[in-house]
Amino acid sequence: MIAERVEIARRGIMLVVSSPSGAGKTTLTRNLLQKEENVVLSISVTTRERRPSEIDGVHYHFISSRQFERLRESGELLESAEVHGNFYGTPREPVEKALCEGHDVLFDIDWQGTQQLRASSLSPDVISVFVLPPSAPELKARLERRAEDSAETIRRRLGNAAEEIPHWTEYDYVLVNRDLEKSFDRLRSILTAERLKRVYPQDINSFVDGLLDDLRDLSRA
Ligand SMILES: Nc1nc2c(ncn2[C@@H]2O[C@H](COP(=O)(O)OP(=O)(O)O)[C@@H](O)[C@H]2O)c(=O)[nH]1
Ligand SMILES: Nc1ncnc2c1ncn2[C@@H]1O[C@H](COP(=O)(O)OP(=O)(O)O)[C@@H](O)[C@H]1O
Repeated sequence: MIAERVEIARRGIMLVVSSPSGAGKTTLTRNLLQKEENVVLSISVTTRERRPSEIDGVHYHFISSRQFERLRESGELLESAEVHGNFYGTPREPVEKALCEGHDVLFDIDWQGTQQLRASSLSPDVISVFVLPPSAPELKARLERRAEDSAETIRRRLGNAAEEIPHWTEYDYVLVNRDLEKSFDRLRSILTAERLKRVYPQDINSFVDGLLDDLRDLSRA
C-alpha cells in the first residue's frame, strides 16, 4: 500500500522565542531542543562577557566588538541588535543551511531581531512566541536564583524588562511562564501545530491520490 510509505515533506520553521531576561526562554528552548527531533538552535554571536556556566560555541560565539562590526558590515548577520549595552547577532549561513536541509531553527533573540526577521524575505516561515514572567517579584527572584549576574546587572535587566514587555503584541503567541511544565507543553504544541500547517500541498495531493487508488483496489477485492 502506497499510503503507508509516504513521508510528507514540509517547509522548515523559524521559531523565535523572546522574553525579558529571567522569564525562562533559555530553559524552555533548551528543553525543546532536547525533546524534539529535527530542531536546531541558531547560535548567536555576542560581544557580552561569557557567564561562568556558558561554553563558547555552544551558548554563544563570544566575539570582540571589532569582529562583530566586521560580520555586520559584510552582511554575514541575518539580524543584529544592541541589548542591555552589548551587541548580538544571528549568523546567516548556519540558518540557511539548516532550513535547506529541512530542519526547524530555534532563535533566542529579542524583539528588535524578531522585527528584522519579520521584515525580511524569510517572514512567511517565522513563528514568534513571547514569554512573560508571572509577576515582577518572581522575575527578580529568578534572576537572583540564576546567580549569574551582578546586582547591578540584575537591576539593569529589570529596568529593561519594562521596555521589552510591551512588544508582546507583535508576536504570534504569548506564554505566561508560571508552571514550567505547562509552559513547555504549550511551546511544544505551538511547534506541532505550526509544523502541521506547513505540509507541502503537492505532497498531500500525491498522498491522497495514493490513498484513493488503494481504497479503490480494496473496495474491488
Ligand atoms: N536581536 C538579537 N537578540 C539576541 C540574540 N542573541 C540573544 N539575544 C537577546 O539578547 C538578550 C540578552 O541575552 P543574554 O545576554 O543571553 O541574557 P538572558 O536573556 O538573561 O539569558 C535576550 O533578550 C536575548 O534573547 C541575537 O542574535 N539577536
Ligand atoms: N516556570 C519557572 N518556574 C520557576 N523557575 C523558572 C521557571 N522557568 C525558568 N526558571 C528559572 O529562572 C531562571 C531564569 O531562567 P532562564 O531560562 O535563564 O531565563 P532567560 O533565558 O529568559 O533569561 C533560571 O534559574 C531557571 O531555572
